[in-house]
Amino acid sequence: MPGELWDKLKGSVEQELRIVLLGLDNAGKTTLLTRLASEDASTITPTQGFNVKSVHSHGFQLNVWDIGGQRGAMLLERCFT
Ligand SMILES: Nc1nc2c(ncn2[C@@H]2O[C@H](COP(=O)(O)OP(=O)(O)OP(=O)(O)O)[C@@H](O)[C@H]2O)c(=O)[nH]1
Ligand SMILES: [Mg+2]
Repeated sequence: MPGELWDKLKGSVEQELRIVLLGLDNAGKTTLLTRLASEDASTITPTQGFNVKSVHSHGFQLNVWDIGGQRGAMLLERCFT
């Protein structure tokens, strides 16, 4: 996310945010979260279930739920069948 957007968020939302990352499998959700945490994103495998990670970034504390696309889709399917 560009720096100006983080600046616009400051003062308009809480400093501690809860975020759920949703998207199709293989979309890049875990990569995004790993890069945000300044960790090595070269060995990421498909997320089974979900990850929760707390990241300090751009003056915010972000508590992020990273949901596995494939597993998430299976859970949704079960809800509707
Ligand atoms: N070219 C390109 N590849 C990316 C980018 N972000 C992630 N990838 C690649 O896309 C693949 C899937 O990335 P993940 O972060 O595992 O995707 P995900 O959405 O967490 O997938 P699930 O856990 O299965 O839901 C990996 O091989 C990444 O290296 C990007 O911005 N550009
Ligand atoms: Mg993932």
